[in-house]
Amino acid sequence: MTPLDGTPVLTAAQMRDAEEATGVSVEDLMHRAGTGIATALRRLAAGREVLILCGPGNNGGDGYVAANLLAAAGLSVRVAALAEPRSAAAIKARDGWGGAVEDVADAAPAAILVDALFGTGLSRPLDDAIANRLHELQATAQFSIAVDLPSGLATDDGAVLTRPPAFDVTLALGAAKPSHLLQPAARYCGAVRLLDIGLGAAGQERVLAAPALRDPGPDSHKYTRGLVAIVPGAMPGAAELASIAALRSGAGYVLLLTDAPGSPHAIVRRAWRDDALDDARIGAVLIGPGLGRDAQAQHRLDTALATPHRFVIDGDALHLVTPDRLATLKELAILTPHSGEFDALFGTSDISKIDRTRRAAARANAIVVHKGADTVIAAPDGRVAIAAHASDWLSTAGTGDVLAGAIAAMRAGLPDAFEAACAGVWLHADAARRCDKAFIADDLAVALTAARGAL
Ligand SMILES: NC(=O)C1=CN([C@@H]2O[C@H](COP(=O)(O)OP(=O)(O)OC[C@H]3O[C@@H](n4cnc5c(N)ncnc54)[C@H](OP(=O)(O)O)[C@@H]3O)[C@@H](O)[C@H]2O)[C@@H](O)CC1
Ligand SMILES: Nc1ncnc2c1ncn2[C@@H]1O[C@H](COP(=O)(O)OP(=O)(O)O)[C@@H](O)[C@H]1O
Ligand SMILES: [K+]
Repeated sequence: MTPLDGTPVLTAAQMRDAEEATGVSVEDLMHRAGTGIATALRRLAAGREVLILCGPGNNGGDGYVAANLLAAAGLSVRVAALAEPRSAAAIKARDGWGGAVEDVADAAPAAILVDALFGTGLSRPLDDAIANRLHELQATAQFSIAVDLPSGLATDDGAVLTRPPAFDVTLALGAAKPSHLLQPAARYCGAVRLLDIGLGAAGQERVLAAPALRDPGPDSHKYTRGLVAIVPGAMPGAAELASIAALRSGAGYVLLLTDAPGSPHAIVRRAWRDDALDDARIGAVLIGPGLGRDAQAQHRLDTALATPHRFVIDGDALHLVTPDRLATLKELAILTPHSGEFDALFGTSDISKIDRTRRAAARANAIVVHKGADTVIAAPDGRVAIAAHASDWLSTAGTGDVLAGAIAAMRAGLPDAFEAACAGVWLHADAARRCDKAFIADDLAVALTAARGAL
Protein backbone atom coordinates (compact mmCIF):
# COMPACT_ATOMS: atom_id res chain seq x y z
CA MET A 1 0.00 0.00 0.00
CA THR A 2 1.90 3.06 -1.19
CA PRO A 3 1.00 6.71 -1.90
CA LEU A 4 0.32 7.62 -5.53
CA ASP A 5 2.99 10.32 -5.90
CA GLY A 6 4.92 9.92 -9.14
CA THR A 7 3.09 6.77 -10.26
CA PRO A 8 1.56 6.23 -13.74
CA VAL A 9 -2.11 7.03 -14.38
CA LEU A 10 -3.85 4.51 -16.68
CA THR A 11 -7.29 4.46 -18.30
CA ALA A 12 -9.39 1.27 -18.29
CA ALA A 13 -8.14 0.40 -21.80
CA GLN A 14 -4.53 1.06 -20.84
CA MET A 15 -5.03 -1.18 -17.80
CA ARG A 16 -6.19 -4.01 -20.06
CA ASP A 17 -3.16 -3.50 -22.34
CA ALA A 18 -0.80 -3.45 -19.36
CA GLU A 19 -2.43 -6.62 -18.04
CA GLU A 20 -1.95 -8.37 -21.40
CA ALA A 21 1.64 -7.16 -21.72
CA THR A 22 2.58 -8.93 -18.47
CA GLY A 23 1.76 -12.34 -20.00
CA VAL A 24 0.37 -13.26 -16.57
CA SER A 25 -3.11 -14.85 -16.49
CA VAL A 26 -6.12 -12.90 -15.20
CA GLU A 27 -6.45 -15.51 -12.41
CA ASP A 28 -2.90 -14.87 -11.24
CA LEU A 29 -3.31 -11.09 -11.41
CA MET A 30 -6.55 -11.42 -9.47
CA HIS A 31 -4.72 -13.52 -6.88
CA ARG A 32 -2.10 -10.78 -6.54
CA ALA A 33 -4.82 -8.15 -6.23
CA GLY A 34 -6.77 -10.19 -3.66
CA THR A 35 -3.59 -10.81 -1.65
CA GLY A 36 -2.79 -7.11 -1.59
CA ILE A 37 -6.35 -6.24 -0.57
CA ALA A 38 -6.34 -8.86 2.20
CA THR A 39 -3.02 -7.56 3.56
CA ALA A 40 -4.35 -3.99 3.58
CA LEU A 41 -7.65 -5.07 5.16
CA ARG A 42 -5.94 -6.95 8.00
CA ARG A 43 -4.23 -3.69 8.93
CA LEU A 44 -7.24 -1.43 8.41
CA ALA A 45 -9.80 -3.72 10.08
CA ALA A 46 -7.74 -4.20 13.26
CA GLY A 47 -9.79 -7.25 14.25
CA ARG A 48 -13.24 -5.83 13.42
CA GLU A 49 -15.80 -7.71 11.30
CA VAL A 50 -15.47 -7.21 7.53
CA LEU A 51 -18.32 -7.31 4.99
CA ILE A 52 -17.18 -7.59 1.35
CA LEU A 53 -19.72 -6.72 -1.35
CA CYS A 54 -18.89 -8.62 -4.56
CA GLY A 55 -20.11 -7.68 -8.05
CA PRO A 56 -20.40 -9.94 -11.13
CA GLY A 57 -17.04 -9.05 -12.73
CA ASN A 58 -13.38 -9.21 -11.84
CA ASN A 59 -13.74 -6.48 -9.22
CA GLY A 60 -16.02 -8.91 -7.40
CA GLY A 61 -13.45 -11.65 -8.10
CA ASP A 62 -10.83 -9.62 -6.24
CA GLY A 63 -13.27 -9.43 -3.34
CA TYR A 64 -13.79 -13.23 -3.16
CA VAL A 65 -10.02 -13.87 -3.22
CA ALA A 66 -9.45 -11.33 -0.42
CA ALA A 67 -12.31 -12.81 1.64
CA ASN A 68 -10.86 -16.30 1.37
CA LEU A 69 -7.41 -15.16 2.49
CA LEU A 70 -8.83 -13.15 5.40
CA ALA A 71 -10.95 -16.07 6.60
CA ALA A 72 -7.90 -18.36 6.37
CA ALA A 73 -6.03 -15.84 8.53
CA GLY A 74 -8.76 -16.10 11.17
CA LEU A 75 -10.48 -12.76 10.54
CA SER A 76 -14.24 -12.41 10.85
CA VAL A 77 -15.38 -11.87 7.25
CA ARG A 78 -18.68 -12.15 5.39
CA VAL A 79 -19.42 -11.92 1.65
CA ALA A 80 -22.55 -10.50 0.00
CA ALA A 81 -23.06 -10.72 -3.76
CA LEU A 82 -25.16 -8.77 -6.23
CA ALA A 83 -25.36 -11.51 -8.83
CA GLU A 84 -23.61 -14.66 -9.96
CA PRO A 85 -20.05 -14.03 -11.14
CA ARG A 86 -19.76 -13.87 -14.95
CA SER A 87 -16.08 -13.95 -15.89
CA ALA A 88 -14.09 -17.19 -15.69
CA ALA A 89 -11.64 -15.70 -13.21
CA ALA A 90 -14.42 -14.37 -10.98
CA ILE A 91 -16.26 -17.73 -11.06
CA LYS A 92 -13.04 -19.48 -10.01
CA ALA A 93 -12.51 -16.93 -7.24
CA ARG A 94 -16.06 -17.39 -5.95
CA ASP A 95 -15.62 -21.18 -6.04
CA GLY A 96 -12.49 -20.75 -3.91
CA TRP A 97 -14.47 -18.92 -1.22
CA GLY A 98 -15.53 -21.51 1.34
CA GLY A 99 -18.12 -19.47 3.25
CA ALA A 100 -21.71 -18.43 2.66
CA VAL A 101 -22.66 -15.83 0.07
CA GLU A 102 -25.35 -13.47 1.33
CA ASP A 103 -27.54 -11.23 -0.81
CA VAL A 104 -26.47 -7.58 -0.86
CA ALA A 105 -30.14 -6.58 -0.55
CA ASP A 106 -30.50 -7.99 2.97
CA ALA A 107 -26.96 -8.51 4.28
CA ALA A 108 -26.46 -7.23 7.83
CA PRO A 109 -24.00 -4.32 8.16
CA ALA A 110 -20.47 -4.73 9.54
CA ALA A 111 -17.88 -2.42 11.07
CA ILE A 112 -15.69 -2.58 7.98
CA LEU A 113 -17.37 -2.27 4.57
CA VAL A 114 -15.53 -3.28 1.40
CA ASP A 115 -16.95 -2.28 -1.99
CA ALA A 116 -15.87 -4.83 -4.60
CA LEU A 117 -19.04 -4.36 -6.69
CA PHE A 118 -17.67 -2.58 -9.79
CA GLY A 119 -14.30 -1.29 -10.86
CA THR A 120 -12.99 -0.38 -14.28
CA GLY A 121 -15.75 -2.36 -16.00
CA LEU A 122 -18.68 -0.17 -14.89
CA SER A 123 -20.55 0.58 -18.09
CA ARG A 124 -23.72 2.36 -16.92
CA PRO A 125 -25.31 3.88 -13.81
CA LEU A 126 -26.11 1.56 -10.90
CA ASP A 127 -29.69 0.45 -10.25
CA ASP A 128 -31.25 2.68 -7.58
CA ALA A 129 -31.76 -0.26 -5.21
CA ILE A 130 -28.06 -1.18 -5.36
CA ALA A 131 -26.92 2.41 -4.95
CA ASN A 132 -29.21 2.93 -1.94
CA ARG A 133 -28.04 -0.28 -0.32
CA LEU A 134 -24.40 0.70 -0.78
CA HIS A 135 -25.09 4.06 0.90
CA GLU A 136 -26.94 2.36 3.81
CA LEU A 137 -24.20 -0.17 4.47
CA GLN A 138 -21.49 2.48 4.24
CA ALA A 139 -23.34 4.85 6.58
CA THR A 140 -23.53 2.20 9.32
CA ALA A 141 -19.90 1.04 8.90
CA GLN A 142 -17.09 2.49 11.00
CA PHE A 143 -14.69 2.42 8.06
CA SER A 144 -15.18 1.87 4.33
CA ILE A 145 -12.79 0.74 1.62
CA ALA A 146 -13.33 0.70 -2.15
CA VAL A 147 -11.54 -1.90 -4.26
CA ASP A 148 -9.98 -0.15 -7.27
CA LEU A 149 -12.74 2.50 -7.52
CA PRO A 150 -15.88 3.37 -5.54
CA SER A 151 -18.77 1.76 -7.47
CA GLY A 152 -20.55 4.36 -9.57
CA LEU A 153 -17.51 6.23 -10.86
CA ALA A 154 -16.39 6.19 -14.48
CA THR A 155 -12.70 5.25 -14.72
CA ASP A 156 -11.28 7.58 -17.33
CA ASP A 157 -12.62 11.10 -16.98
CA GLY A 158 -13.65 11.84 -13.41
CA ALA A 159 -17.36 11.46 -14.22
CA VAL A 160 -19.87 10.21 -11.66
CA LEU A 161 -22.39 7.80 -13.23
CA THR A 162 -24.07 7.17 -9.87
CA ARG A 163 -23.06 9.06 -6.73
CA PRO A 164 -21.27 6.61 -4.42
CA PRO A 165 -20.76 7.17 -0.70
CA ALA A 166 -17.53 8.95 0.26
CA PHE A 167 -15.09 6.15 1.09
CA ASP A 168 -12.31 6.41 3.67
CA VAL A 169 -9.78 4.58 1.50
CA THR A 170 -9.61 3.42 -2.11
CA LEU A 171 -7.13 0.71 -3.04
CA ALA A 172 -6.00 1.42 -6.63
CA LEU A 173 -5.03 -1.87 -8.26
CA GLY A 174 -1.92 -1.84 -10.43
CA ALA A 175 -2.01 1.90 -11.21
CA ALA A 176 -3.88 5.10 -10.44
CA LYS A 177 -6.85 5.81 -12.76
CA PRO A 178 -7.88 9.31 -13.87
CA SER A 179 -10.98 9.23 -11.66
CA HIS A 180 -8.84 8.85 -8.53
CA LEU A 181 -7.57 12.35 -9.32
CA LEU A 182 -10.14 14.21 -11.45
CA GLN A 183 -13.25 15.90 -10.07
CA PRO A 184 -16.05 15.28 -9.40
CA ALA A 185 -15.13 11.58 -8.98
CA ALA A 186 -12.02 12.04 -6.84
CA ARG A 187 -13.90 13.45 -3.85
CA TYR A 188 -15.53 10.03 -3.23
CA CYS A 189 -12.25 8.08 -3.09
CA GLY A 190 -10.88 9.24 0.28
CA ALA A 191 -7.18 8.44 0.67
CA VAL A 192 -6.06 6.56 -2.43
CA ARG A 193 -3.33 3.97 -1.99
CA LEU A 194 -1.66 1.94 -4.73
CA LEU A 195 -1.48 -1.85 -4.58
CA ASP A 196 1.32 -3.15 -6.79
CA ILE A 197 0.25 -6.22 -8.79
CA GLY A 198 3.32 -6.31 -11.02
CA LEU A 199 2.04 -4.41 -14.07
CA GLY A 200 4.99 -2.84 -15.90
CA ALA A 201 2.82 0.17 -16.55
CA ALA A 202 4.47 3.08 -18.30
CA GLY A 203 2.76 6.04 -19.85
CA GLN A 204 3.05 9.76 -20.22
CA GLU A 205 0.55 10.55 -17.48
CA ARG A 206 1.78 10.56 -13.90
CA VAL A 207 0.62 11.66 -10.50
CA LEU A 208 2.49 14.81 -9.50
CA ALA A 209 5.46 14.06 -7.23
CA ALA A 210 7.74 16.16 -5.07
CA PRO A 211 10.40 17.82 -7.25
CA ALA A 212 14.12 17.29 -6.76
CA LEU A 213 15.42 20.83 -6.34
CA ARG A 214 19.03 21.82 -5.76
CA ASP A 215 19.93 24.07 -2.86
CA PRO A 216 22.27 26.99 -3.53
CA GLY A 217 26.01 26.23 -3.26
CA PRO A 218 29.14 28.28 -2.59
CA ASP A 219 29.17 29.48 -6.20
CA SER A 220 25.57 30.70 -6.13
CA HIS A 221 24.64 34.35 -6.25
CA LYS A 222 21.33 36.13 -6.63
CA TYR A 223 21.32 36.02 -10.42
CA THR A 224 22.26 32.32 -10.69
CA ARG A 225 19.36 31.56 -8.32
CA GLY A 226 17.03 33.19 -10.84
CA LEU A 227 15.85 36.70 -11.59
CA VAL A 228 12.06 36.93 -11.89
CA ALA A 229 10.60 40.08 -13.45
CA ILE A 230 6.92 40.70 -12.68
CA VAL A 231 4.75 43.02 -14.77
CA PRO A 232 1.92 44.54 -12.70
CA GLY A 233 -1.23 46.33 -13.88
CA ALA A 234 -4.60 47.63 -12.72
CA MET A 235 -4.79 45.60 -9.47
CA PRO A 236 -1.38 45.88 -7.86
CA GLY A 237 -2.04 43.50 -4.93
CA ALA A 238 -1.96 40.47 -7.21
CA ALA A 239 1.55 41.22 -8.49
CA GLU A 240 2.69 41.95 -4.92
CA LEU A 241 1.47 38.50 -3.82
CA ALA A 242 3.17 36.86 -6.79
CA SER A 243 6.41 38.69 -5.99
CA ILE A 244 6.48 37.47 -2.38
CA ALA A 245 5.65 33.96 -3.57
CA ALA A 246 8.51 34.00 -6.08
CA LEU A 247 11.02 35.08 -3.40
CA ARG A 248 9.75 32.56 -0.86
CA SER A 249 9.95 29.77 -3.45
CA GLY A 250 13.67 30.45 -3.73
CA ALA A 251 14.14 33.03 -6.51
CA GLY A 252 17.37 34.98 -6.03
CA TYR A 253 16.00 38.32 -7.21
CA VAL A 254 12.47 39.58 -7.80
CA LEU A 255 12.05 42.72 -9.86
CA LEU A 256 8.53 44.18 -9.61
CA LEU A 257 8.01 46.74 -12.35
CA THR A 258 6.28 49.43 -10.32
CA ASP A 259 7.30 52.63 -8.59
CA ALA A 260 4.68 52.17 -5.85
CA PRO A 261 6.35 51.52 -2.49
CA GLY A 262 5.57 48.34 -0.56
CA SER A 263 7.00 45.49 1.46
CA PRO A 264 8.88 43.26 1.89
CA HIS A 265 11.93 45.34 1.07
CA ALA A 266 13.59 42.32 -0.55
CA ILE A 267 11.44 43.01 -3.62
CA VAL A 268 13.26 45.35 -6.00
CA ARG A 269 10.87 47.97 -7.42
CA ARG A 270 11.45 49.88 -10.61
CA ALA A 271 8.86 51.75 -12.69
CA TRP A 272 7.59 50.03 -15.85
CA ARG A 273 9.14 51.36 -19.06
CA ASP A 274 8.90 49.84 -22.49
CA ASP A 275 12.55 48.73 -22.23
CA ALA A 276 12.23 47.44 -18.65
CA LEU A 277 12.69 43.83 -19.78
CA ASP A 278 15.84 44.47 -21.83
CA ASP A 279 18.06 42.61 -19.38
CA ALA A 280 19.66 39.30 -20.33
CA ARG A 281 19.89 38.29 -16.66
CA ILE A 282 16.10 37.90 -16.43
CA GLY A 283 15.35 34.19 -15.96
CA ALA A 284 11.57 34.42 -16.24
CA VAL A 285 8.89 37.06 -16.73
CA LEU A 286 5.51 36.74 -15.02
CA ILE A 287 2.66 38.70 -16.55
CA GLY A 288 -1.07 38.52 -15.85
CA PRO A 289 -1.85 38.68 -12.11
CA GLY A 290 -3.93 41.86 -11.70
CA LEU A 291 -2.89 43.07 -15.15
CA GLY A 292 -6.35 44.27 -16.21
CA ARG A 293 -7.67 43.98 -19.74
CA ASP A 294 -7.49 47.61 -20.88
CA ALA A 295 -5.26 49.25 -23.49
CA GLN A 296 -2.39 49.63 -21.01
CA ALA A 297 -2.56 45.92 -20.20
CA GLN A 298 -2.53 44.98 -23.89
CA HIS A 299 0.42 47.32 -24.51
CA ARG A 300 2.46 45.87 -21.64
CA LEU A 301 1.69 42.33 -22.76
CA ASP A 302 2.60 42.98 -26.40
CA THR A 303 5.79 44.76 -25.34
CA ALA A 304 6.77 41.91 -23.01
CA LEU A 305 6.00 39.14 -25.50
CA ALA A 306 8.26 40.84 -28.07
CA THR A 307 11.25 40.05 -25.79
CA PRO A 308 12.90 36.61 -25.95
CA HIS A 309 12.34 35.66 -22.29
CA ARG A 310 10.72 32.65 -20.67
CA PHE A 311 7.15 33.62 -19.74
CA VAL A 312 4.63 32.60 -17.15
CA ILE A 313 1.28 33.92 -18.37
CA ASP A 314 -1.59 34.08 -15.92
CA GLY A 315 -4.95 35.71 -15.19
CA ASP A 316 -5.99 38.65 -17.33
CA ALA A 317 -3.12 38.15 -19.78
CA LEU A 318 -4.75 34.87 -20.84
CA HIS A 319 -7.67 36.92 -22.18
CA LEU A 320 -5.36 39.11 -24.25
CA VAL A 321 -3.50 36.38 -26.20
CA THR A 322 -4.43 33.66 -28.67
CA PRO A 323 -3.03 30.13 -28.91
CA ASP A 324 -1.50 31.08 -32.27
CA ARG A 325 0.38 34.03 -30.75
CA LEU A 326 1.65 31.83 -27.91
CA ALA A 327 2.87 29.20 -30.34
CA THR A 328 5.25 31.75 -31.91
CA LEU A 329 7.13 32.54 -28.66
CA LYS A 330 10.85 31.68 -28.68
CA GLU A 331 10.84 29.95 -25.31
CA LEU A 332 8.21 27.50 -24.10
CA ALA A 333 5.79 29.58 -22.01
CA ILE A 334 3.85 28.35 -19.00
CA LEU A 335 0.12 29.22 -18.96
CA THR A 336 -1.81 28.99 -15.67
CA PRO A 337 -5.55 29.22 -16.52
CA HIS A 338 -8.39 28.37 -14.16
CA SER A 339 -11.35 26.73 -15.90
CA GLY A 340 -12.91 30.04 -17.03
CA GLU A 341 -9.65 31.29 -18.51
CA PHE A 342 -9.02 27.90 -20.09
CA ASP A 343 -12.43 27.87 -21.81
CA ALA A 344 -11.98 31.45 -23.03
CA LEU A 345 -8.60 30.62 -24.56
CA PHE A 346 -9.18 27.11 -25.89
CA GLY A 347 -12.97 26.69 -26.07
CA THR A 348 -15.17 24.20 -24.25
CA SER A 349 -15.39 20.45 -24.80
CA ASP A 350 -16.78 17.24 -23.23
CA ILE A 351 -13.54 15.26 -23.24
CA SER A 352 -11.62 14.61 -20.03
CA LYS A 353 -9.64 17.38 -18.37
CA ILE A 354 -6.46 15.39 -19.05
CA ASP A 355 -7.10 15.19 -22.80
CA ARG A 356 -8.29 18.80 -23.03
CA THR A 357 -5.19 20.07 -21.29
CA ARG A 358 -2.88 17.92 -23.39
CA ARG A 359 -4.51 19.20 -26.60
CA ALA A 360 -4.28 22.80 -25.40
CA ALA A 361 -0.56 22.39 -24.69
CA ALA A 362 0.01 21.07 -28.20
CA ARG A 363 -2.13 23.80 -29.74
CA ALA A 364 -0.35 26.71 -27.98
CA ASN A 365 3.04 24.96 -27.90
CA ALA A 366 3.16 25.81 -24.21
CA ILE A 367 3.02 24.18 -20.82
CA VAL A 368 -0.58 24.42 -19.61
CA VAL A 369 -1.34 24.33 -15.89
CA HIS A 370 -5.12 23.80 -15.89
CA LYS A 371 -6.03 24.76 -12.32
CA GLY A 372 -8.87 23.74 -10.04
CA ALA A 373 -9.44 21.29 -7.20
CA ASP A 374 -7.78 18.89 -9.67
CA THR A 375 -4.84 20.55 -11.40
CA VAL A 376 -3.61 19.02 -14.68
CA ILE A 377 -0.24 20.06 -16.11
CA ALA A 378 0.50 19.18 -19.74
CA ALA A 379 3.45 19.73 -22.09
CA PRO A 380 3.42 19.85 -25.91
CA ASP A 381 5.58 16.69 -25.95
CA GLY A 382 2.71 14.75 -24.33
CA ARG A 383 3.88 14.64 -20.72
CA VAL A 384 1.06 15.09 -18.20
CA ALA A 385 1.12 15.40 -14.41
CA ILE A 386 -2.02 15.42 -12.28
CA ALA A 387 -1.99 16.88 -8.78
CA ALA A 388 -3.70 14.72 -6.16
CA HIS A 389 -6.10 16.20 -3.63
CA ALA A 390 -5.09 19.81 -2.89
CA SER A 391 -6.59 21.65 0.08
CA ASP A 392 -10.10 22.90 -0.71
CA TRP A 393 -9.20 25.99 1.35
CA LEU A 394 -7.18 27.12 -1.68
CA SER A 395 -10.49 28.37 -3.08
CA THR A 396 -9.85 31.93 -1.92
CA ALA A 397 -8.87 35.07 -3.83
CA GLY A 398 -5.19 35.53 -4.58
CA THR A 399 -4.03 31.92 -4.29
CA GLY A 400 -3.66 31.78 -8.08
CA ASP A 401 -1.34 34.80 -7.94
CA VAL A 402 0.75 32.95 -5.37
CA LEU A 403 0.90 29.92 -7.65
CA ALA A 404 2.00 32.06 -10.60
CA GLY A 405 4.82 33.55 -8.50
CA ALA A 406 5.99 30.12 -7.34
CA ILE A 407 6.00 28.81 -10.92
CA ALA A 408 7.90 31.88 -12.16
CA ALA A 409 10.60 31.25 -9.53
CA MET A 410 10.92 27.64 -10.69
CA ARG A 411 10.96 28.69 -14.35
CA ALA A 412 13.83 31.12 -13.67
CA GLY A 413 15.87 28.33 -12.09
CA LEU A 414 15.05 25.16 -14.05
CA PRO A 415 15.78 24.45 -17.73
CA ASP A 416 12.74 22.23 -18.29
CA ALA A 417 9.51 24.27 -18.37
CA PHE A 418 7.28 21.26 -17.60
CA GLU A 419 9.36 20.38 -14.55
CA ALA A 420 9.28 24.02 -13.45
CA ALA A 421 5.48 24.11 -13.68
CA CYS A 422 5.20 20.81 -11.78
CA ALA A 423 7.56 22.05 -9.06
CA GLY A 424 5.54 25.25 -8.62
CA VAL A 425 2.25 23.36 -8.33
CA TRP A 426 3.81 20.99 -5.77
CA LEU A 427 5.19 23.84 -3.63
CA HIS A 428 1.83 25.67 -3.74
CA ALA A 429 -0.15 22.59 -2.62
CA ASP A 430 2.39 21.78 0.08
CA ALA A 431 2.28 25.36 1.37
CA ALA A 432 -1.53 25.04 1.60
CA ARG A 433 -1.19 21.82 3.63
CA ARG A 434 1.07 23.70 6.05
CA CYS A 435 -1.50 26.50 6.46
CA ASP A 436 -4.29 24.36 7.89
CA LYS A 437 -7.76 26.00 7.36
CA ALA A 438 -9.15 29.45 6.46
CA PHE A 439 -5.77 30.84 5.45
CA ILE A 440 -5.46 33.86 3.18
CA ALA A 441 -3.26 34.16 0.11
CA ASP A 442 -0.71 36.23 2.07
CA ASP A 443 -0.30 33.33 4.56
CA LEU A 444 0.05 30.89 1.68
CA ALA A 445 2.84 32.95 0.13
CA VAL A 446 4.69 33.00 3.48
CA ALA A 447 4.27 29.24 3.89
CA LEU A 448 6.15 28.66 0.64
CA THR A 449 9.39 29.14 2.59
CA ALA A 450 8.60 26.07 4.70
CA ALA A 451 7.43 24.09 1.65
CA ARG A 452 10.67 24.92 -0.18
CA GLY A 453 12.66 24.10 2.95
CA ALA A 454 11.15 20.61 3.11
CA LEU A 455 12.53 19.64 -0.30
N1 LIG B 1 -7.00 -4.99 -15.47
C1 LIG B 1 -6.19 -5.61 -14.60
O1 LIG B 1 -5.01 -5.62 -14.79
C2 LIG B 1 -6.76 -6.24 -13.40
C3 LIG B 1 -8.08 -6.01 -13.00
N2 LIG B 1 -8.59 -6.52 -11.88
C4 LIG B 1 -9.92 -6.16 -11.41
O2 LIG B 1 -10.85 -6.25 -12.43
C5 LIG B 1 -11.69 -5.11 -12.41
C6 LIG B 1 -12.31 -4.92 -13.73
O3 LIG B 1 -13.05 -6.08 -13.93
P1 LIG B 1 -14.17 -6.18 -15.05
O4 LIG B 1 -13.63 -5.68 -16.32
O5 LIG B 1 -14.67 -7.54 -14.99
O6 LIG B 1 -15.20 -5.11 -14.55
P2 LIG B 1 -16.06 -4.92 -13.19
O7 LIG B 1 -15.78 -3.52 -12.77
O8 LIG B 1 -15.83 -5.99 -12.21
O9 LIG B 1 -17.58 -4.99 -13.69
C7 LIG B 1 -17.94 -5.58 -14.90
C8 LIG B 1 -19.16 -6.41 -14.73
O10 LIG B 1 -20.21 -5.64 -14.21
C9 LIG B 1 -21.29 -5.52 -15.16
N3 LIG B 1 -21.79 -4.17 -15.07
C10 LIG B 1 -21.17 -3.01 -15.47
N4 LIG B 1 -21.90 -1.95 -15.08
C11 LIG B 1 -22.99 -2.43 -14.42
C12 LIG B 1 -24.07 -1.81 -13.78
N5 LIG B 1 -24.20 -0.47 -13.71
N6 LIG B 1 -25.00 -2.59 -13.19
C13 LIG B 1 -24.89 -3.92 -13.23
N7 LIG B 1 -23.85 -4.57 -13.85
C14 LIG B 1 -22.92 -3.83 -14.43
C15 LIG B 1 -20.70 -5.89 -16.47
O11 LIG B 1 -21.70 -6.41 -17.27
P3 LIG B 1 -22.13 -5.77 -18.70
O12 LIG B 1 -21.67 -4.32 -18.73
O13 LIG B 1 -21.39 -6.60 -19.67
O14 LIG B 1 -23.58 -5.91 -18.70
C16 LIG B 1 -19.67 -6.94 -16.04
O15 LIG B 1 -20.29 -8.17 -15.80
C17 LIG B 1 -10.78 -4.01 -11.95
O16 LIG B 1 -11.46 -2.87 -11.46
C18 LIG B 1 -10.02 -4.75 -10.87
O17 LIG B 1 -10.78 -4.76 -9.66
C19 LIG B 1 -7.81 -7.42 -11.02
O18 LIG B 1 -8.59 -8.52 -10.70
C20 LIG B 1 -6.56 -7.96 -11.65
C21 LIG B 1 -5.86 -7.13 -12.64
N1 LIG C 1 -11.53 23.45 -4.20
C1 LIG C 1 -10.22 23.59 -4.46
N2 LIG C 1 -9.39 22.67 -4.00
C2 LIG C 1 -8.07 22.78 -4.23
N3 LIG C 1 -7.49 23.79 -4.91
C3 LIG C 1 -8.27 24.74 -5.38
C4 LIG C 1 -9.66 24.68 -5.19
N4 LIG C 1 -10.17 25.76 -5.76
C5 LIG C 1 -9.13 26.46 -6.28
N5 LIG C 1 -7.98 25.83 -6.06
C6 LIG C 1 -6.62 26.29 -6.42
O1 LIG C 1 -6.50 27.63 -5.96
C7 LIG C 1 -5.90 28.45 -6.94
C8 LIG C 1 -6.93 29.51 -7.37
O2 LIG C 1 -6.45 30.23 -8.48
P1 LIG C 1 -7.32 31.36 -9.20
O3 LIG C 1 -8.69 30.83 -9.47
O4 LIG C 1 -6.53 31.87 -10.32
O5 LIG C 1 -7.46 32.46 -8.05
P2 LIG C 1 -7.04 34.01 -8.01
O6 LIG C 1 -7.19 34.53 -9.41
O7 LIG C 1 -8.01 34.63 -7.06
O8 LIG C 1 -5.65 34.07 -7.50
C9 LIG C 1 -5.45 27.52 -8.05
O9 LIG C 1 -4.12 27.11 -7.82
C10 LIG C 1 -6.40 26.33 -7.91
O10 LIG C 1 -5.83 25.15 -8.40
K1 LIG D 1 -15.32 -1.14 -6.28
